Amino acid sequence: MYILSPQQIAKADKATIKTNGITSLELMEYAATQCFQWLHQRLQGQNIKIHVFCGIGNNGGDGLVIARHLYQNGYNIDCYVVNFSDKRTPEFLENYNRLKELGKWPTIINNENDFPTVSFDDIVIDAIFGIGLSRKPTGFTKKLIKYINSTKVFTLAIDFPSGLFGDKSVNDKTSVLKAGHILTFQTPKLAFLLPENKEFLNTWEVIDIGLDLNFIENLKPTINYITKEKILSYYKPRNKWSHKGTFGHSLLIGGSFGKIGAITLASKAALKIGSGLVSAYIPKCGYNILQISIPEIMVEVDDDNTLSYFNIKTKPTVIGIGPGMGTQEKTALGFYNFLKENSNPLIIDADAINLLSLNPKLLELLPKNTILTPHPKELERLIGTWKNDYDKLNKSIEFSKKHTVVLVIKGAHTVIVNGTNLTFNSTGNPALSTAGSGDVLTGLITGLVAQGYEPQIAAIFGVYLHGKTADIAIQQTGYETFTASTIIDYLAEALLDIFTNEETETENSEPETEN
Ligand SMILES: NC(=O)C1=CN([C@@H]2O[C@H](COP(=O)(O)OP(=O)(O)OC[C@H]3O[C@@H](n4cnc5c(N)ncnc54)[C@H](O)[C@@H]3O)[C@@H](O)[C@H]2O)[C@@H](O)CC1
Ligand SMILES: [K+]
Repeated sequence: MYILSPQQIAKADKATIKTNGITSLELMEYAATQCFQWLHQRLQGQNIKIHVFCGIGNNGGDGLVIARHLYQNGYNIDCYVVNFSDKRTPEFLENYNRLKELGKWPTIINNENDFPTVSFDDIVIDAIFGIGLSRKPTGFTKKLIKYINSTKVFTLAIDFPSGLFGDKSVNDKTSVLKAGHILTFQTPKLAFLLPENKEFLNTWEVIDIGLDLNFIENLKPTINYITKEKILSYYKPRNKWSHKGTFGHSLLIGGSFGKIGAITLASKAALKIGSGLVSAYIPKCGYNILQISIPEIMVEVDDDNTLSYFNIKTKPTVIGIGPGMGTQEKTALGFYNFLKENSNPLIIDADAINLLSLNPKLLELLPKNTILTPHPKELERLIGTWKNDYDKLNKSIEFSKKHTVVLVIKGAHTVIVNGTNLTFNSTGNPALSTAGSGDVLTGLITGLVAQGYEPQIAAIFGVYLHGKTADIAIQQTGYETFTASTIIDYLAEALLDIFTNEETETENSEPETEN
């Protein structure tokens, strides 16, 4: 599913109106009526006080439509126009008149004295600003937002939380209305996926308002939100005549004394996701541990108890390197020599990323489309600090383009950066914030590349499955008892889930923490 910018949405909006021969008023009516129905289905006519706060643009227009339907269905509503400007849009004005004609006059809020009393157990519909916000709310509008936030009332934001920007960071955090739930039109919004906005959002879902999909496709959007449908389209079915050689040979390199677990988890994940053969190259001290823990894999050892020589005999299809490897000087030197000799596709994680950050010249030795899987701290060491999440994405895009690498930036809504192409993950939850979770991800992506998935696809597929295991498992495990080994235990269910055809998830109900 594409993630569109406010400008792209405005274009798609115009195109849809033209192609479908409808008016913008009709489009607004359709979109806002779905929001009303969403609420109506849940409230079933209950007598709860509903405050509908409308701006003077088209987000306000949506609010007026919702207010009209609520009123006509007997709900206990009060509708307000937050009168911050006299530049009312035609759609706003038309819906203002329609509500008035029904005898329900909106209250005009011109200053603080006009604020209504909002109680904790009321409902607020936030239709003050949508994606048209161009500068931060000020004056009494900002005070109103602060007042609503202070009541801790449940707020249903229409399209976008008021005060949040569609394409830039918020500097004044007190000017954003905190949304309990967001009904957003047509596509998820980039702002919902950025950690810096986490305090303004709780849950959100996409309402399909029927914008012209062909037109959207032709815009060639570069930002995606992973859906199950898309993952299914990536899946490579297995051929009856295939044999283990068809599914590649993954080599996992890493481990150190006390950290053999990291490379064990990565190797097991590569095996379990279907790599035909899996080998591990580890320091001598890990030999027995690995052989006993995973009988299916082959083990080669370095002559030292710390990875130093990288005298690898295995001829793999792909190499995943870094988990538990350490950054000692002899490992750094061995890693440098390894990179000079290597011609296999690479997945680089953990300490291997740190070694690249310590000596950025090594980046020149990476094969094209190498995948790097940094968590935020490792990313910072790699690309430097960032001012905000937009800056972080831009710097990551520059880095990916400059070095022709795929970045998998781990965290809530892990994002896969391939040049200007960004893909945000839709699965996962805080259960994944557990030791070894990243090692398993490295193994999964390595095992997928071994089976012939293109690097970017393997990264997207691996990240999706990784998150999905946690989404399925927590019903049984809860967050706390879920460990990195649980990811591997639930891999089968996550994989099989791709083939079930329940509705594609466009709902994000579980804020994550970094893994
Ligand atoms: N694009 C679409 O597909 C559809 C959009 N609709 C609604 O239209 C919204 C966008 O509407 P608009 O573009 O009219 O904009 P908004 O209603 O989001 O913004 C309000 C208006 O206030 C002005 N403004 C911006 N920042 C301000 C500030 N700090 N202080 C005072 N005035 C400020 C802007 O110029 C804008 O016209 C969407 O969020 C959505 O709710 C829906 O009606 C359905 C269809
Ligand atoms: K809003």
